[in-house]
Amino acid sequence: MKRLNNLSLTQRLVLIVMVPVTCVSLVTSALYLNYVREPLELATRARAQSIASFLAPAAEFGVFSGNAAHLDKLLQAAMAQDGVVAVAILDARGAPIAQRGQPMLLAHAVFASGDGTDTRRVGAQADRLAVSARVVSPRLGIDAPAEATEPIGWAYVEFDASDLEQQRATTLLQAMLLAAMALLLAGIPAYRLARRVGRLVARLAEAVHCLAAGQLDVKVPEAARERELGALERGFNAMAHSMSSAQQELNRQMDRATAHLNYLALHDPLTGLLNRRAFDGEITKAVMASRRTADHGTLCFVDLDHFKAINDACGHAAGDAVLQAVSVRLGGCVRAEDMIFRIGGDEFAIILKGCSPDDARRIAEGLCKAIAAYRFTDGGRHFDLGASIGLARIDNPDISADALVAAADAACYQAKRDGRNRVMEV
Ligand SMILES: Nc1nc2c(ncn2[C@@H]2O[C@H](COP(=O)(O)OP(=O)(O)OP(=O)(O)O)[C@@H](O)[C@H]2O)c(=O)[nH]1
Repeated sequence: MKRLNNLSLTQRLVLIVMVPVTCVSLVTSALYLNYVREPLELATRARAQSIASFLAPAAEFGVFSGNAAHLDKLLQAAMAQDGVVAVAILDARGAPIAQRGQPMLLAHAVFASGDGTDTRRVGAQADRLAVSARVVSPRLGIDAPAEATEPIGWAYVEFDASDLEQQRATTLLQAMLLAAMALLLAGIPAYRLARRVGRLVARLAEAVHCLAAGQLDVKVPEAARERELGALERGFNAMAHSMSSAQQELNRQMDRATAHLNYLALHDPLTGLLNRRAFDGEITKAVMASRRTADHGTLCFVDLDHFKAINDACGHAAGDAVLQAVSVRLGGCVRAEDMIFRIGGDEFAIILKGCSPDDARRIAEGLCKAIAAYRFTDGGRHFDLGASIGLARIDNPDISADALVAAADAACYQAKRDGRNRVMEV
């Protein structure tokens, strides 16, 4: 049972077909064998019986009188018959009175009286058939029924049955050939179909493993000749393709979502400028770059003057609009390689890369003027804005990013204390 459970799908399918086919072939062969053999045997036995039946009445007188010479003549005549290999006349107990040839079955013969038959088969070896017929007393008359009398002897005939055996062997061979043909006719297509089904299932199982492992571009070859198996292959490929497309779309959406998250993580949603987090990273990079190369620059801190007044007078939304407008103006005053950050409520930072102190000062002055030139109007009220700007050079190899930021902040604070709307440099 355990072995059966270990069989592959192909082996099981072949077994399911071959076991019933083998059984049916064997039964059919046996029936065929019986059907052909029976008449042959009956015909041979009938012939032997006719010789014994002919011999028995002819031997009545010889047995009754004990005339061995007469009996021997009869046996000689019987031996001349085609197929007869041994004959004998026996007394009532089965002891031979006269015999010709070498009877091989005589020792096994049973001679019982009163069985109601004149002749009967008494035994058989591979190539011999033996029959006997009762010899009755001639004094009882011709019309007396043979069954009613006790035999006085037996006419015994052994017949050559090798032809019968030959016929049997031929018939057996034919039956086996028929069975083998049936097995081949059923077995070969069954095996080929089972192998195709087994291979397809194995290919599908392997492909499913690939899918499970995340390899979604897997495909099985569409080679099946059977409609259902072909549909299975096409169906699997369509499913794998759908999964692959869905996965690609999901990846695209994930990439977009990740990019958006990254953007949100590093940008200020109000102005679209880089935020404080981005500033922390970029200022560290700028300090490192200035240490590695001679790419010095300037950190510029911008703090709006009197911004709170707009907020208080016109509301938060108006303050937001001002912050957006200031952001645009800042962008218009710096170079493409410079980076602008909104690092607090009304505080901005600008990293001026690869910039000489003079250029940095000029740019900062430009920023100051641009913001001072901006006038916010709301409901007939006008608000002037300004900016206090602190500058710190990024060229000191020993200074840390935090110290640099503190220096720029201090310069900005100094600009505030000195009257606002001005640029201060550390
Ligand atoms: N509308 C708006 N206001 C903000 C935002 N973030 C901070 N603020 C406000 O900005 C103001 C900043 O305060 P301060 O810098 O002291 O105001 P200020 O009038 O510029 O003061 P000085 O710098 O001393 O001139 C506060 O009133 C904050 O509530 C924002 O996102 N939108």
